[in-house]
Amino acid sequence: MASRHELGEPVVVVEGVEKSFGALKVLKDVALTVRRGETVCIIGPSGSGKSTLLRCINGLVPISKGSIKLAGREVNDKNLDKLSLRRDVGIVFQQYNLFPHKNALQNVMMAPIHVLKQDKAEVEARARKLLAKVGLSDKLSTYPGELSGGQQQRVAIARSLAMNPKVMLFDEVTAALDPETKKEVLVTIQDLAAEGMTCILVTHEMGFAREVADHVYFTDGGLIVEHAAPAELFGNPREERTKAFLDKVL
Ligand SMILES: Nc1ncnc2c1ncn2[C@@H]1O[C@H](COP(=O)(O)OP(=O)(O)OP(=O)(O)O)[C@@H](O)[C@H]1O
Repeated sequence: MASRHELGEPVVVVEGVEKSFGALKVLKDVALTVRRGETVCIIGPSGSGKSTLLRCINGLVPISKGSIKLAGREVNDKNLDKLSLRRDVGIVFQQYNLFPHKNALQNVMMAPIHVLKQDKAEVEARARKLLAKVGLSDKLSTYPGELSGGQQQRVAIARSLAMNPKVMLFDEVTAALDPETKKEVLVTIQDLAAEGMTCILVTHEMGFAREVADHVYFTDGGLIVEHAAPAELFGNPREERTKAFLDKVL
């Protein structure tokens, strides 16, 4: 998929990033660049620091050393307006975290109205379009408890898109889903990627990474062991650690 469309300027630039939780070094000298329109997948064994890296990129977790730039601005700059950072980076987790007492449409409308103070009629029109985009036009008035896991996850994606982010981060968003609903969510993300949304996914879905990603990073023990276009990384990995991991999961 690498030639799907032209890639633009760097949106996310991670350089020399280290992160420790107490004595535990979780990220060690991590570097990664994601350009506008690019889809990047991060794969690797459990505990290798993948989720931590995503949380550092959106400023949820402060880094111990190095630099993370988002659209040219340093994420860990104390003077950076956190609200504008939250706007620029959409993040979707394995747990959907929808508001249980709000229906699908209201869930998507909440942040633009209450955080961004946007006009309600315009927000609603956009929310309807976003729910249509994720295939949920018939579920606007449905509450999370009455939606399947895959449908809830798609509402969560629409809710993130409502903030009009520059990049979308997906943290193992299909890990809790059964194969059929997993597919619906992956197709939604694939459509977004094809439209040119910049996406970074932490995923155990090797088929998806191989088919949809422009670039794949393999992490192990807090290090980026190697990164390459998917055909190369999956077809001809250079490092023993990558080979051993792929032998186990493929
Ligand atoms: N807030 C925290 N406090 C202390 N340790 C943490 C914290 N968050 C993560 N860790 C530790 O950091 C390491 C990396 O965790 P992380 O969730 O980033 O790995 P991962 O590669 O995403 O794993 P998985 O694929 O299992 O989700 C783990 O050893 C984890 O226990």
